[in-house]
Amino acid sequence: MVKQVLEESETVVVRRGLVVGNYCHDVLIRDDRVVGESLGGAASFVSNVFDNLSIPCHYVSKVGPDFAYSVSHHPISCPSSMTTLFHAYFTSDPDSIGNHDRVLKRIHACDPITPSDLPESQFDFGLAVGVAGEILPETLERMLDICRVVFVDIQALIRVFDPVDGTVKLVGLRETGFFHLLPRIGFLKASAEEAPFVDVEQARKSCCVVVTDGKNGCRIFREDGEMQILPFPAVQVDPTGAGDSLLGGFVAGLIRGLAVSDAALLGNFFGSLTVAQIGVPKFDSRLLQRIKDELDRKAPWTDGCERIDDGAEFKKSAEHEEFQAYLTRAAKLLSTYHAQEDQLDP
Ligand SMILES: Nc1ncnc2c1ncn2[C@@H]1O[C@H](COP(=O)(O)OP(=O)(O)O)[C@@H](O)[C@H]1O
Ligand SMILES: O=P([O-])([O-])O[C@@H]1[C@@H](O)[C@H](O)[C@@H](O)[C@H](O)[C@@H]1O
Repeated sequence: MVKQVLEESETVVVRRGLVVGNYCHDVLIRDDRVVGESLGGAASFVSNVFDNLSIPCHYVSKVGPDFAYSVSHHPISCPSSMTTLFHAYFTSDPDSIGNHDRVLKRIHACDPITPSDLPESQFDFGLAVGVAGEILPETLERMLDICRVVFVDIQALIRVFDPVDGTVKLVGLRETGFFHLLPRIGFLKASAEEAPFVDVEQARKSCCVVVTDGKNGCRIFREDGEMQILPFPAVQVDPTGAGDSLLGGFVAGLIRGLAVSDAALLGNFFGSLTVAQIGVPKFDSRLLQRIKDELDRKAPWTDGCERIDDGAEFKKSAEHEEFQAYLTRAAKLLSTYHAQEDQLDP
């Protein structure tokens, strides 16, 4: 952990994190028409939330020489590999793709991230957020060795890719080379579609499991209980990255000392902001300031992160409803700002 001395009497404890996962390029295709192209990869959505909330992290991500984005955390450039590329297929008729949100195809995969790509330091927390199979079992093992607590997006562990057209399929965690590491994982995030591949009942015995469920919010499972965390309303334009932003908001909340239930609300909040835009979302600065002010009020930095793995009773915090109302008001204010801007500039 880094201690930043501000004044003699005031020391701010800044927790240091490690985020591991490749950036990628996403092409969104609706009804056979390209409707958007953007920077993607869970690491880019997570860094967007972390940077906006001033959560300092070291990022390990690989791209090829074709990588065309300017990002705040420079990736490792691999001269002989293409940047990971996904085609995401959406349809106006969800039944035609078996009721899935989308069908993902991995068109190119950049080099995997190996243990030797990780820094030789210790971290307060780590996020394993691969998208295209780039995190190897030995890489996750190394993360578990050097990070005090590790958050894992299950998509990093259970995705397999059709050898012909790259279609993403899922396999049971038990069938992967990661299963033996489950008892060492602190937090596991899965979407409702991925959850059946995890065996949540087994996983919750050793870690905290967050199952996201689109417009219904998310549910948190621990050995000592479970709870539903309500969503925030959103007009969905593109669901890409909602789960990643949720994870970013959730981890940021925990790092800032929020209870698990309140951190999950913050996660839902960033998930809802993400579906309203194509690609990595741009957050309104006034909205961010309100969030930061509230975080400072609820949990000053000096308390940061103590709740990540403590043995506190698993229930909604006493301030949960108040925090939910605060975030709801902040979201409404954002709509008001937008309506006013539309009036000024129709
Ligand atoms: N239509 C929506 N309206 C409001 N919030 C949403 C919506 N879709 C997603 N979210 C938020 O984003 C989170 C992650 O979305 P989800 O679709 O479950 O994950 P993924 O992007 O991994 O498939 C949800 O738990 C919820 O908090
Ligand atoms: O939508 P989501 O599941 O949160 O996360 C997405 C990944 O599943 C996808 O592989 C990647 O291309 C997107 O950029 C995004 O990271």
